This record gives sequence, C-alpha cells and structure tokens, in this order.
Amino acid sequence: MNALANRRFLKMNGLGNQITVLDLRGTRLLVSADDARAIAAEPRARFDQLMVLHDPQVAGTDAFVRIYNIDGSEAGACGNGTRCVAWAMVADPGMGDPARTSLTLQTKAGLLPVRRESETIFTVDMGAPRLAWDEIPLAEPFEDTSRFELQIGPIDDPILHTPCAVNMGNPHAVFFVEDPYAYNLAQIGPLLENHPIFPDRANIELAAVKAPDHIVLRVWERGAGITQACGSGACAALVAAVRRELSARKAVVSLPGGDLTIEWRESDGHVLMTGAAEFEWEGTLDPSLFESAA
Ligand SMILES: N[C@@H](CCC[C@H](N)C(=O)O)C(=O)O
Repeated sequence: MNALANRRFLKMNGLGNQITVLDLRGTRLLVSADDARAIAAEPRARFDQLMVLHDPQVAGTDAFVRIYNIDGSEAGACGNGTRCVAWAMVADPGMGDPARTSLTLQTKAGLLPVRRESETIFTVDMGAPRLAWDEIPLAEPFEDTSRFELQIGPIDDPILHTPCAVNMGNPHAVFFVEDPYAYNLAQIGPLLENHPIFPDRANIELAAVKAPDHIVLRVWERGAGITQACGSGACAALVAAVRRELSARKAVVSLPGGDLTIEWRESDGHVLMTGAAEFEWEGTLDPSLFESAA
C-alpha cells in the first residue's frame, strides 16, 4: 500500500485558489508527480496546488514546503498556499500552535517569513523579485525584461506581444490590458504559458491598472490553468506595474476570488502580500487513489 494512504489532509483555499495541505513532517515520505495527480483525482482533496510540509532543513524555519500543481509539476512559490500553510501551523487543532504570531517557511525558492495579522489574515514576505532575463528565466537575453517582444503567430492582439516578465520564486509574464475579462484566457493562456521564450513555462497574468493603488487581475497558472486567485501572480503584477510606472508601490490587487494587498517595499526590495486563508474541511487520503499510480 502507498505510504501516503490514510494520511490526513486539510482542504483550504486562498481567495478561491484551491489548496490542499499535507503534513509529512516527522516522516521520510516524499510525494511524486504521480502521487500528486492521484491526490488531485479525489474530489474532496482536489487542488490547484498541493502544499506538502517536510521537516525544516534550515535552523530557525518551521517547515520545508514542496508545492505541486494539479498537473504534478513542482513550483518554487505559491502565495495563496503559503498563507494556508501558515493558518494550518497556527490554527489547525492537529498541527497548529495558536500561540504563534509569526513563522518562517522554506520553499525551493527561498525563505518566506509570515506574520499573522488576525484570525484568517496573513502577510507573507515573498522576497525580492528577480528581473534579469536568465533569472526569469527567458530563453534568450533581453536587457529590459519589463517590455520585450514576443513573437506569437496565433495571437494577433499586439498587447499580447509585449509582456513584462517577473520571477517571484516562479516565472510570470504580465500583460497590461484594458479589461482582463474581455479575453478568452482559456484559449490564450496555454499558448503563452508554453511559448518557447519561457523554458520553464510561465504563469500568465492579464492586468488592468484602474488607479495607482488598484489593479484588476486574471491569471492563467502554469500547471493549473485558470484559478480564482494567484498570490505570486498578484505580486508579479504589482512589480510589473511599478516597473512600467503605472502604479504606486502599494496597491490592492482584485482577482476573481477576492482582493490581496501587495506592497513592493522600498527599503529592502521585498514584496509583501496580505490576504485571507480559509479552512474548508479535513479528510484522509483513500488508499484506492494510489492503486493505478503504484
Ligand atoms: N497559486 C499560486 C501559484 C502556484 C504555482 C504556479 N502555478 C507555478 O507553477 O509557478 C500562488 O498563489 O502564488
């Protein structure tokens, strides 16, 4: 039997971004891409991202978190999932410590300090964006990644040929449009995500700056498709808007699932993301899920 069978999971969401949290601390268990896809096939555990907690690797951190998209691919960052993990580590009766008001999580992309603002609101320090072409990464050198030319035959809208690229622990391409809801994101998302200029693929953002402190955003997520919200995408959109001199360094980013407050802090260049985490239910992983993945 797969060792993940019968393990407890928490089903949560961050502004409608579907998150499942699996705590494997204290074990040597690892989740494979097949395991992740198998877990996603269980309706009660279905996720956009699976956040798997492992024992801390660095002194002073609370957990090493591996992040899986629904297609089984791994990501370095997930802003909404990070707030959900933080909620679990302070508020869940099985794994939380209600006395905690701050903690530090480690992902493949680095350390993420988190502060609890209230019962369900958390601020994550998402670190400094990486902006050089080889850090995004892009397949060829561009001196200015805030506006570069993308050749993409099947899409004739010129706005979708000039993204601003930002790495927030994961790659993002932000396109500034008048109305994000005027686009068929299900059609253009996969074309842009898989464009050869993005060797690691990319999360795709359609952003409209409504005021210096307000951005409206829709996201096509790498490995997950259209989601109700993407925390790292909101951070990337604010950074891109500042780079294009379209917004202030602090703004509310409105996603289909709700609002996040994002600040690109001047003092140290870190991006702070504040928003909600919501617990839905808990369950255990049905052993039959892993039968075909074995
Ligand atoms: N939903 C996330 C981003 C998850 C990872 C992304 N799909 C990727 O592959 O980079 C968020 O809230 O940041």
